[in-house]
Amino acid sequence: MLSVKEARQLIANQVKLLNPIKIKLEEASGHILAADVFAPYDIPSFRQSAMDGYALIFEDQPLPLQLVGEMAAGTSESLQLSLGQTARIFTGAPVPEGADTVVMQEKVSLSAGKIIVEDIRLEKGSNVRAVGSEIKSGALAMAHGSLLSPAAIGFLAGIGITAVTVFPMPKVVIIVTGKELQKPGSELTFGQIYESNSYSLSAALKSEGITEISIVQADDDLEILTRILESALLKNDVILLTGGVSVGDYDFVLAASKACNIQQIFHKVKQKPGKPLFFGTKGEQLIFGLPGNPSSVLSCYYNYVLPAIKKLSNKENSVQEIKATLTHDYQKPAGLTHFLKGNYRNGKATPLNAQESFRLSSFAQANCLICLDEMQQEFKAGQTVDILLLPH
Ligand SMILES: Nc1nc2c(c(=O)[nH]1)N[C@H]1C(S)=C(S)[C@@H](COP(=O)(O)OP(=O)(O)OC[C@H]3O[C@@H](n4cnc5c(N)ncnc54)[C@H](O)[C@@H]3O)O[C@H]1N2
Ligand code: MOO
Repeated sequence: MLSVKEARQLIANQVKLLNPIKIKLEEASGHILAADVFAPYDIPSFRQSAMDGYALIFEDQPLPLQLVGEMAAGTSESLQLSLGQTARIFTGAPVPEGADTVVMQEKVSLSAGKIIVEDIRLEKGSNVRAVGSEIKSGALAMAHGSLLSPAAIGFLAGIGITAVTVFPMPKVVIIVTGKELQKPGSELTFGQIYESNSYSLSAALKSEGITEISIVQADDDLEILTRILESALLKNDVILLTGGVSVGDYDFVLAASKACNIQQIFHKVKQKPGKPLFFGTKGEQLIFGLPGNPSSVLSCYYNYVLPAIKKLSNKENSVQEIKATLTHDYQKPAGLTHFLKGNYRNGKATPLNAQESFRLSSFAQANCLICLDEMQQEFKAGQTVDILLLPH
């Protein structure tokens, strides 16, 4: 059976970047640029006032200056100042021809249509934004590989960009298997449980900015599952199956994968929860068979699925692996890496109660997974361990 490290590596080896696409800027938040963006214009494209005040010719003052006009933001009119003249001006407005400086209105005295400047710190060029002072036409605005954060989207909009070439987010399908699954909202009959895996997985995917998510429920039937899987493979980059990967008579994920010509990369990892994890590929498509217990699903998602999904879109893994000090003793048998739902604070990690993989109550409170080494059995309070910090 594979170690956690080996399984992670085998997955990483299979993940190729998705082909770049051009999308509207307003849909690009959270994506990584796949091509450089160059400024199409000088920005600002005209000399702009940075303050509400008066535009003037610096050499002119401290003489009283004659008020000859007004420039408001958005005006399309131009104005020419001559020596001895000033114009009322507002933030963002074009600076009149001839003027080279703007004085804040708080720093002047005004009487009988004339102003006297009372700003000892005023310099030539004060409060005037030069043409191209944000960026010059043709200059590199953002390089490929940059993350399109909200600020980046605003910056690009501000320089007149409307579309960008990015690495797309993957299209993901979640196939939940199990005859016992009932949608929350309907009454449970004997033997049924509420289906929760599609809820936790799609919430996790949505928080990564993935929007193309579909959910399908499959009965424990090889023919039905094969048909669903075949159709999912026609239109998705990532296929997440939950349940049906163990050794029971109704576990059909492996057989359906085989019937769909999915190449098995591995089945089973030395870990708890999530030991029966399946991973396969078809061309560049990634197929994860996540062990059905809700806590195993999420533990495998953060350990294996999320890093792969990030890599498809050329993004950095958002699950950080750091060191922490255990607050309590813990014991486990040797042989499997254990991922404990934990709480991390100020360098210390506390295992939570309710670690069983059918339960999610502790996962719902957890902000980390505490990784306990495969071979080690005894863990002491104060000992340093690895933890995975879960993204918010
Ligand atoms: N004889 C053995 N039995 C089991 C082994 C084993 O090694 N030998 N491994 C156990 C482990 S570990 C796990 S994990 C599970 C994984 O089994 P499956 O992936 O086949 O999952 P299922 O049997 O279909 O379901 C497991 C459990 O989770 C519930 N479930 C399934 N889907 C959902 C869903 N969408 N929402 C909420 N809950 C779900 C399901 O009802 C079961 O209780 O196998 C062990 N058995
Ligand atoms: O390893 Mo299973 O994932 O115990 O529930």
